[in-house]
Amino acid sequence: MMLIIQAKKRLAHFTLCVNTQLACEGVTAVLGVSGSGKTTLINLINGLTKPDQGLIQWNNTILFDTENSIFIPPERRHIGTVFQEALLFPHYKVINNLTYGMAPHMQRRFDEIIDVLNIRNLLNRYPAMLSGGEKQRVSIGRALLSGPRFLLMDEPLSALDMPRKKELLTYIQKLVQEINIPIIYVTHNMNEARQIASHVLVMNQGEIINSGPTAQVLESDYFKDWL
Ligand SMILES: Nc1ncnc2c1ncn2[C@@H]1O[C@H](COP(=O)(O)OP(=O)(O)OP(=O)(O)O)[C@@H](O)[C@H]1O
Repeated sequence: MMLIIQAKKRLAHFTLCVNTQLACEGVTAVLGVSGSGKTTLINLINGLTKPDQGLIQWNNTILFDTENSIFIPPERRHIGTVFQEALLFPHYKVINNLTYGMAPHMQRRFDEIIDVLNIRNLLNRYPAMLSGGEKQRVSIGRALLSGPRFLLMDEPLSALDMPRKKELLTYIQKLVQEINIPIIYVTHNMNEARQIASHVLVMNQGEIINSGPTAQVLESDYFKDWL
């Protein structure tokens, strides 16, 4: 599985310029300080932001290509995104939030997914009756049930307290082992990246300044003063 991202995007005083190919096996962490362009990169991949110029391709499927005027809209990219805060429909019970955008072929995996995420006991509750960690687990379930090619997670732990961060990270690790889906995981936390990712891509001022196997990248001089 291969994600090609060649993209330029100018946003007022910030320019993102990346040219990379991600093998997308297991979890790839996108690591960088605040303002380095991580969310901008994620939004170029899922189509919420349109590059000024470039090519975004998943295996043989072209999602964006300026040369051939191709722009597949977000809803047709089949990419699941989990945001910093869970965005659930407040007037729907968990079960209806989960089935709202469910792909027909994912129906048979419903039980497996809710068991991995341990949300079976929440199905009849409304989002207001859930903790932050539970809401994020439901968001992940909803994203998976839409039948995505891969998952983008944009700092999914950031709204949680420390014990819940640890708990959700454990669920995400379980997901990686039990549900075979590539994940691109944005974080500014080295330890999270170390714990969860097999590969890391480092962003700084809108550019990818390093990428490779996690241990190798995190040992580089760039991270010396992050500890
Ligand atoms: N719509 C926009 N218009 C103008 N500038 C923007 C816009 N969106 C983001 N930026 C700027 O682009 C830069 C990168 O933002 P981005 O959100 O991608 O960074 P980030 O690495 O995800 O940061 P954080 O970790 O704080 O979420 C920032 O300087 C931000 O102010």
